[in-house]
Amino acid sequence: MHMTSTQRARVAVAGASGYAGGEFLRLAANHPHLAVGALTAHSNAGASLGSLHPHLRSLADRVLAPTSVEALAGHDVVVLALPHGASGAIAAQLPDDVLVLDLGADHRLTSPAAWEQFYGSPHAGSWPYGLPELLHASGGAVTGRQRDVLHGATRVAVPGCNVTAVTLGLQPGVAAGIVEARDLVAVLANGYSGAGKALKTHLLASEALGSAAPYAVGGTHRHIPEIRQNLAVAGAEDVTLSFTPTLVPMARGILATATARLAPGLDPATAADAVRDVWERAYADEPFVHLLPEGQWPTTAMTLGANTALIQVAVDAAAGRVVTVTAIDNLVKGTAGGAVQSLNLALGLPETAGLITEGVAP
Ligand SMILES: NC(=O)C1=CN([C@@H]2O[C@H](COP(=O)(O)OP(=O)(O)OC[C@H]3O[C@@H](n4cnc5c(N)ncnc54)[C@H](OP(=O)(O)O)[C@@H]3O)[C@@H](O)[C@H]2O)C=CC1
Ligand SMILES: CC(=O)N[C@@H](CCC(=O)OP(=O)(O)O)C(=O)O
Repeated sequence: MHMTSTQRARVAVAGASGYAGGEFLRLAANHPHLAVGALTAHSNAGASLGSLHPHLRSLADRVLAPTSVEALAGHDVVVLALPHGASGAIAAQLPDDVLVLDLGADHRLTSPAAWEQFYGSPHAGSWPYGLPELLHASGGAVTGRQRDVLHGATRVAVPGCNVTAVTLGLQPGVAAGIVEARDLVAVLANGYSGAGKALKTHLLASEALGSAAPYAVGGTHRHIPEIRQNLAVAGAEDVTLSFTPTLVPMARGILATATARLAPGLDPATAADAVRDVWERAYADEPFVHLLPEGQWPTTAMTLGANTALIQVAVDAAAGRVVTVTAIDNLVKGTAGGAVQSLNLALGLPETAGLITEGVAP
């Protein structure tokens, strides 16, 4: 489907009762070219949207249907905001000309072996990857960006939220060949909404409030193969990444600190300007990814509610490493906002339609 400026695409959302589905609906309700159609859920089927997401006022009276191919039929766009493993079977039954965006992981990885290793189930296949800013590079030169692949796409695999933050932070240096992709370290502070709405025993408020807690430590997190895949597209021949997320007592947001060893031949004592120039050039024309002015460091609060990634970069000369810090709202640029951005590209709309760049402060 290619949209004219007065048309509205009808969008169905499966998993509307969850955090990701709810956030997509917040954006869709204010999107000039979308009309919200069927909404579905699993254990909450039969409930009104307003009983689950009271903040979504204009859709409060909508009733959630059980998730089925029949309920999702007859729409221009279908958004799948379902747990891992639940979207493959449904997506396979949707018509080829319907735009389907999968907010879960099922269609992100191109390698069946990597999928099976980290998810432990059969691979559903891979779709065009929904990170428009992903750099395509080889031999130290940028050859394109992922948005070129997304124009007119009818299937989009929306990236993981941690993946978005780490990829955006590191990829300029990888694409330019000025850092060693074989020596990457990322440590993240993560808001609790990233884990979804379903009750999990490690998320008891009494234990979460006032405490920071690492999880998926020791190279086990499912986002590691996805980051490796992205950095390979950005020109890395071999990626070694140590990745450690940490839950911190906030509802939303990711602050990803990712570091990389400077490539041999670059003098850490004098590399700062050249490094900054690489990050500046990578994002100079991006509407949603911004390198902050020198000396200003991103915080998660600056990105809340916005489809923005804020980045800063510095050289730790003594350690010989480039240090990047990236802040995003996990539910916006990390999920639903990124999905809308890809949806806009797929439908031939302005990439920025229905999205804001301003965060909420204080
Ligand atoms: N939260 C985040 O920041 C991000 C989430 N994602 C991905 O988005 C997807 C949704 O995540 P999120 O919204 O956080 O999770 P939630 O737990 O908040 O929501 C899950 C949704 O899926 C439905 N559901 C649960 N089990 C099944 C099932 N067996 N079959 C069909 N539907 C089911 C739920 O319905 P009901 O409530 O009625 O049971 C609910 O609507 C996941 O794949 C997640 O990894 C991606 C990036 C970031
Ligand atoms: C805090 C928290 O648990 N966050 C989730 C990120 C959710 C996400 O990005 O979803 P996908 O699993 O679909 O990629 C995690 O780290 O697994």
